[in-house]
Amino acid sequence: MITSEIFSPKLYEYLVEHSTPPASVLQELAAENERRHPDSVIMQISPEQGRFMTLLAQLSHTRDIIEIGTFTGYSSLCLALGIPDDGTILTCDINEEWASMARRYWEKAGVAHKITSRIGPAVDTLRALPRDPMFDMAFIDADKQSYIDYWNEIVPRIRPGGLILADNTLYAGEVIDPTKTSDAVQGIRGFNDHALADERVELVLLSVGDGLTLARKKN
Ligand SMILES: C[S@@+](CC[C@H](N)C(=O)[O-])C[C@H]1O[C@@H](n2cnc3c(N)ncnc32)[C@H](O)[C@@H]1O
Repeated sequence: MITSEIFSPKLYEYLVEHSTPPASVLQELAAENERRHPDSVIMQISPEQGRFMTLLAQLSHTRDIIEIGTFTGYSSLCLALGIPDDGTILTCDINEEWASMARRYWEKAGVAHKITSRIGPAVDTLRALPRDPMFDMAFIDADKQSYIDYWNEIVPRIRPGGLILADNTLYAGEVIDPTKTSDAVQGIRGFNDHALADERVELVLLSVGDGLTLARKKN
């Protein structure tokens, strides 16, 4: 989990302590990640971002979601807890081992019936879907170089009024540091400009987690 550099560690701690804590099943999932995937757990969204996404799904009456980047299922579980019992999430990843851990926790939380996991390059999964508005929400959180490709495939498939969330859009502050030139940060910079220029949406870049862009497709 990467969090915003805008907050001092103390203020961040306060912010987390003054948000409703994650459900116990999410805490268990996070603890297993800390134990089994200490080098990769940084990829999991933060607890307050998870709560924000659950609330956002509830507030927007979202039913059908596409997620790009499952990892071990923390963010999909947060979203699944915010949609109705007949809601759906299609979540994409290339790593079957991580997805199988995710499925275990979705079962435990009683939301597995809402979630379909698709293994393979997400851009192929997206292109294989009908180009019809079929989702109320998208969450983009995979390889940063491909964010523009994901965006271009997702926007036509979002219903009018639907939401697109993109994670890590401040990239630990590297977006404004010209000495940082990794493919990932360049991917994020390109994406931030691309999404802002897209007249089909209105958006805000929030200082939630590592930067979370929230876009709404116009009616
Ligand atoms: C930041 S993690 C996702 C974290 C997850 N949303 C969470 O909160 O736990 C990014 C994920 O994207 C996956 N990924 C990387 N490249 C991909 C690709 N081309 N297609 C689909 N998934 C990909 C990785 O395997 C990894 O699990």
